[in-house]
This record gives sequence, C-alpha cells and structure tokens, in this order.
Amino acid sequence: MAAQLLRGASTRFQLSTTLDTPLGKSGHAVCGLGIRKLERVSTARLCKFRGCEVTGSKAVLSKRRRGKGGIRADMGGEETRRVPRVLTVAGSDSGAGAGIQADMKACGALGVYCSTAITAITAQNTVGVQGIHSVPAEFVEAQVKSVLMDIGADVVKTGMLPSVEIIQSLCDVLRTYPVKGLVVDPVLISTSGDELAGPAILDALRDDLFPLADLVTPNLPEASAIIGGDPVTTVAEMREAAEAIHQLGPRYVLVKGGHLPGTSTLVDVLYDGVEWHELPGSRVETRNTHGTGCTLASSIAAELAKGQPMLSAVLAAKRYLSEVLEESATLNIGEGKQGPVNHLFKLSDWEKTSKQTKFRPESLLLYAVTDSSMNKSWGRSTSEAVRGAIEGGATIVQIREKEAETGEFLQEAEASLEVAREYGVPLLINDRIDIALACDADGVHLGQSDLPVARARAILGPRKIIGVSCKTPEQAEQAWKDGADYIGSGGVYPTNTKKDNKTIGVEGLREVCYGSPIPVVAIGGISGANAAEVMAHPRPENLKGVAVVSALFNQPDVKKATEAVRTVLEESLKEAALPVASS
Ligand SMILES: Cc1ncc(COP(=O)(O)OP(=O)(O)O)c(N)n1
Ligand SMILES: Cc1ncsc1CCOP(=O)(O)O
Repeated sequence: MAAQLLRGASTRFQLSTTLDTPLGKSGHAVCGLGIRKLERVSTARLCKFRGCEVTGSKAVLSKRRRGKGGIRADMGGEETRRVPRVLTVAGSDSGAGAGIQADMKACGALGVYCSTAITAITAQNTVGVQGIHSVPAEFVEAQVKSVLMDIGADVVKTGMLPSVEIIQSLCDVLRTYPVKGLVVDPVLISTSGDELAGPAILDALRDDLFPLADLVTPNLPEASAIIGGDPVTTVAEMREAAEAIHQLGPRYVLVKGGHLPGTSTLVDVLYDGVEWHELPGSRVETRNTHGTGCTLASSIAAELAKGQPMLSAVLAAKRYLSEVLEESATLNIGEGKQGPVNHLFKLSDWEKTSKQTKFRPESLLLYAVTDSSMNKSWGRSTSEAVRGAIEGGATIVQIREKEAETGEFLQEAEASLEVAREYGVPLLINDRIDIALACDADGVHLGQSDLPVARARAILGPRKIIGVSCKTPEQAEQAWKDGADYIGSGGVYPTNTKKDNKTIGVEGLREVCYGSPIPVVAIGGISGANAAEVMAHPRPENLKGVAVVSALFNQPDVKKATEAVRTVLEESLKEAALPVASS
C-alpha cells in the first residue's frame, strides 16, 4: 500500500492521484510548510493534518490556515494542475548528453517536472570523461531536502553517486522523506567505457541503496560488476544476473542488453522476483548513443511519476528512447566516437514535415479494410474505394490484398496512400512489411502467423503503427510487450470474407479488451445492423471501434455504406458520458 503523500505545497492541496502506486515506505506527508510524519492511512480515510483536511481524494486548506496565507494570493482560488515530478540525483555532464542534463530533457519531453540534486560536476564531451569534481555529501543532502520539502517528488531517480557518503546520506534522506518510487541507474561504467565508480561505491549501492529501490537498471558490464564479475553475455546470463540482483532487495531489475556481444539481438530483461519479461528493442545504427542509460532510467521514472505500473513504464520509456535514437541518428555534435541524442526532437518540426500520419486510438473508430476482389466486382479500383470510404467517414484504412501479385499490390497501396494522405487518414498494409516499407505506409496489420511483432517493430522502428490480430487476452498481452499499438479482435460474428475463421462473439471480444493494455478494434461480420451491439455501453474503455470489409466494400456505393456505419458509431459515441465497464 502506498504511503500517503499529502502534497501540499502552497499552490495546491490535492492528494496525489497515484496513491495506488505499490510503494510503501511509510508515513510522511508534505503539507504546506514542511514534511511531517503521518500514520499510514488508506486512501479513503479522512485524515487531518496540521491545517490540511483530507476528504476522500481531496485535501483542502482549512479556513484557519487559508486565512494565514497558505494559499497563494495570485491563484484566485482556481483549480490547479497536478504535474508529475521526478527528482534526479545525478552528475552534471558538461557535454549535456548524459547525467542531469539528459534526465531533465527526457523528463521535459515526457511532460514531467524534473528537479535536480547534483552529485558531481564532470568535464565531459563526446570523446570521454576528462574530470570529475564531487559535491560534498552534506550539500547533496541539502539539495535533496530543499526539493522534497517544497516541490516534492513522485519518483526519485539516481545516476552517478560518486562517494559512499553521498549514497548513505541519500538513503537516510529517503528513509526520512519517502517517495513513491525510486529508480536506481547504477552508473559504474559510462557507455564510453570510463569507470565512474570504484568497489566501495559498488558495495554501498548493493548494501544500502538497492534495498530501497523499486527498479535497478544495470547494463551488461554493470550487471556483471554487481554480481561479482561473472560475465553477462547471453540472455540466459542476463536472467541469472537479474535474479542475483533482485536478491539484493529492489522490487524490479531491468538488465539492459544493448547489443549483446556477437549477436544482433536487442533485448532487455525485466524481473520482479516471480515473472520474467524479455523486452525486445529496435536497432538504430548510430554513433549517437551517449546518455542512453540515463535517458532510459529517467524516462522510466517519468512514466512511473505519471502513475504507470512498472512494465508499462518500461515499455513506454523504451519506445521513447527508440524514437529519440532514430531521430538523432544523423546528428553531428562533437568530434569523439560517441555523440549525444536530441531528447527534444518533438519540439522541432518533424511532425509537420513527416509524411507519417500519427496514430491516435480514436482513429480506430471506423476501420475500413479493403478487398480488391469485392471492389473489382463493383468496377472500381482500390484507391477509388478508399476515397469513398474516407469521404463516408472511415477513420483509418488497411489495404488487405489476398490475390494480387506483389507489383500490383504495391501500386494499389501507393495510389491509396496518396488518397489517404490527402485526408490525413492513416493507412496500413495487411501482412506485408515489405510493401509497407516500399510505399512508406503508416504501418502494418499482422496476424498471429505472420512475421513476429517484435521483429516487425525492429524492422519498422518506433514510429510506424503496428496492429495485431488476437483472439485471446494472452495474445493481446504478448502483442503489447512486443511493441504493438493496437489489437484487432474477432471474428465477432461469422463472416464469409475470411474462411475458417473462428467466431469469438461479443463476449470473447470483451475478454480480449479486458486483457489488453492497448486499444482494441472489433472485426468480423460487422455492419450497420450490429455495430451498435458491438459498441454497446457499458463497454471496455479500450474498445475503440469496428473494422469492416464487406459492409463497406461489397456494396454499390462505398461512401454511402460507410456513412451508414459511421452514423451508428456516432450514436454509440454519444453515450460516452455513461460509465465504462471494468473487468
Ligand atoms: C483490424 C484488423 N483486425 C484483424 C485482421 C485479421 O488479420 P489476420 O489475422 O492477419 O488475417 P488476414 O487479414 O491476413 O486474413 C485484420 N486484417 N485487420
Ligand atoms: C480479416 C478478418 N479477420 C477476422 S474476421 C475478418 C474478415 C472481416 O470481414 P467482414 O467485415 O466482411 O466480415
């Protein structure tokens, strides 16, 4: 059970909304003027605390304290916004690729407020580390306290901790002022190969800091050093190392594979003492990898601060890092062998200049899946049919071609993509990654027997949309871990469009939705006549729409047929104010 942190800086008095974060380092509250010990209380209980009244999920200043200037005069009593907060306790990198600078940029890019406690000042560039000047432990402690007593932090992330005294005093502060999450990046060896910590520091990390941590994120050399020097060069050895490090006390261990020696495998291993997750990554060939360890750890901290559970936080952070690496591949900063990345690439205009149409879960509302034999029988090309569907209200399109030769498929896809781009509607290719790459489509839809999702993600990179057909919650969970963006689930009803396809019904669809961490679109035998039943309230929150073939394309007028289904969907959206079903 989470410790209840009453975040009560002078500008807001709302209880943290992530009280269910599974961290339980009991009993302190930050309220107004300082941090005080509180008894553990359950979320629902009412607690009174030095002028703060906590009622349900709200903490408000009592009249008595309000009168004493506890609320800022310029707030005018308006609701204020909760901002997720990370405190990074790490070293400064003069080259700004790693350390504090990387953490601040990554958190900023992810919408999280990042405060800092600087443990060391390094003279560093793309060539390596030229000098390290440690900050005295008392002054690191002073920085941490200053932040926690006023601004507060949902999650603390540590990087370079250059002395045993700093580690021990940080542990003391964290025991006194607990936070909801602690991510420890055990910075022992920089990615450029420089040793950043000696054996005494390693011992202090192992004995004092790891037991307080929610996550420890060693790379392969660090994992090896932590477990006493045994080599960690295979996925099996990564699992063994994760197990050994978990014994030291953290709730989770993420051993980062990077490029495992001698293999093209990119995999990280996440372990919580019971369950293993092998998380694949996409390969980006670039010299610009300086600071990726710091970036990953601070991005995970940022996602945890937003209230994500650990696995989701790790996956989201990995995806962000892949995007950053891809976007930074050709940056030319510094003369050394390892350059920095551009954490803030989204502030530049890539989204404006990119041809890629962004995936939003809402675009699954009416998913038009083409069928060239149906369209041919009505005397129209695939691209004409796509135009009709989009004008009739389709929100995403998939080119599903089961008969044409590769060259014809590519031509159809290119012509259809031109139409889709005109309207800003995403267009995906069924099954064929080669076609998707050749025409630069927005993504692919894959079945269970197509190219494995993790491989597809590695080939397509972080930005392309990947949808996966799933008939069970287990398949959906796996697809998410492997990097899928959405699930297509069905057949909901019997269909003649796909032979020998098992029907799972509305019940089966909903089971998949409840087991899926990502959005779901229903498919199979869906038309204007039954779309309302599929989308009926209360429905799973992540059921976003319907995918339709024959009810759109085996019709004389595609636009009219699409409008008819869209009208039914619009009606179901109007019920959106009603409660959603929960599992
Ligand atoms: C949105 C959507 N969902 C499911 C499917 C089915 O894909 P798959 O299982 O690969 O079968 P085929 O389409 O290849 O016959 C889909 N295409 N789209
Ligand atoms: C491709 C696919 N996957 C599951 S059912 C199906 C066919 C859907 O076609 P229709 O909408 O005509 O039933």
